[in-house]
Amino acid sequence: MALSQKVNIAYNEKGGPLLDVNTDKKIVYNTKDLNLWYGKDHALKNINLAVYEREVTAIIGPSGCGKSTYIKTLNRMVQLVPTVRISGDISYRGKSILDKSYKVEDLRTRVGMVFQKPNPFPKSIYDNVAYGPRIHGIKNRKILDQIVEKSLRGAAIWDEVKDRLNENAYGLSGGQQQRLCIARCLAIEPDVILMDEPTSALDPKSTLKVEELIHELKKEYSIIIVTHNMQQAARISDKTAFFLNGEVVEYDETDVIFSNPSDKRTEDYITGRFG
Ligand SMILES: Nc1ncnc2c1ncn2[C@@H]1O[C@H](COP(=O)(O)OP(=O)(O)OP(=O)(O)O)[C@@H](O)[C@H]1O
Repeated sequence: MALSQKVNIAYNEKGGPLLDVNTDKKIVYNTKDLNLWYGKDHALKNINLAVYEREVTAIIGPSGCGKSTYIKTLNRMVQLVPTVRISGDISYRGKSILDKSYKVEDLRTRVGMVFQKPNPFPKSIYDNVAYGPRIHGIKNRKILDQIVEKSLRGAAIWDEVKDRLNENAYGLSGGQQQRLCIARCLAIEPDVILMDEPTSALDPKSTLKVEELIHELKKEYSIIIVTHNMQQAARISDKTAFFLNGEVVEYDETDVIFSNPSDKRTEDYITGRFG
C-alpha cells in the first residue's frame, strides 16, 4: 500500500491537518487535490502529499514533470507568474497558505529557500547573513554577530570564513557560496527549508559537504529537496515522491521507492530506463 493510502490525518478545530495518526508524526505541509495551470498548460495534476516534520522529503522525476513548480507553490513563489491558476489546497502547519488572508511575508519567514545556482548578494559574507535579520528590524551589532556566527556554524562554513567575514561573498568558491546561502536562510530561523537542486552546480566534493549538511539540518528543520540525482535522493531523504507529467506517480519511504516501488513507471525511472 502506498504512503498516500496509509496516511491517516488528524485535523485541528479549524480543519487544518496536523498529525499522522498512524505514526504520530507531525505534518508540516499537506497538499490536497492541487492543480496548477500556466495559462492552458496543466503543470500539476491532483497532487496529494503530506510532508513530515524533521524529515528530508525528496522530489524526483524527469525534466519538465513539475518538480520546481511544486516546490515553488510551497512558498507561493509560483504566484509571481501572472498566468498561473491554482485549485485545491496547501496547508502549512494546519493553515491554508492559498487563503488570501495568509500573508506571504509571514510564510517566507517560516520557509526559506535555496536555489540551484548559489545566489549570494554582492555584499560581504557578514552582510549576506545579516540581511534577513536586519530586514526584520534587528540592529544591535552584538545580536547580529551572534546570529551570523550561529548561522554560519549551522551551515558548516564558519571555520572557512570566520577570518574574512568582511570580504565579498563572490570571492568564495561555488560550494562555499551555496553553504553561505544556506546560512543566509538559517539566519531567519525558518521552520522549513526548500531546496531546488541545490548541488547541481557543485563539484562532487562540495556536493558531499552539502549532503552531509542536509543530514545535520534535518535534526532541526524540515527539508524538501528537488533533485535530478537519484543516488542523492536515496542517500539523504526519508521520503521520496516520484513526479511524472505533473502527477505524483508514487510517494513513499525512500527505501521502498528505491528497493520495492509499487508502480512500474517508478521502477523504470529509477533503473534508468527513461528520464
Ligand atoms: N514560468 C512558466 N511559464 C509557463 N510554463 C512554465 C513556467 N515554468 C514552468 N513551466 C512549465 O511547467 C512544466 C513543469 O515545469 P517545471 O520547471 O516545474 O519542471 P521540473 O520538473 O522542475 O523540470 P526541470 O527538472 O527541467 O527543472 C513544464 O512544461 C514547463 O515548461
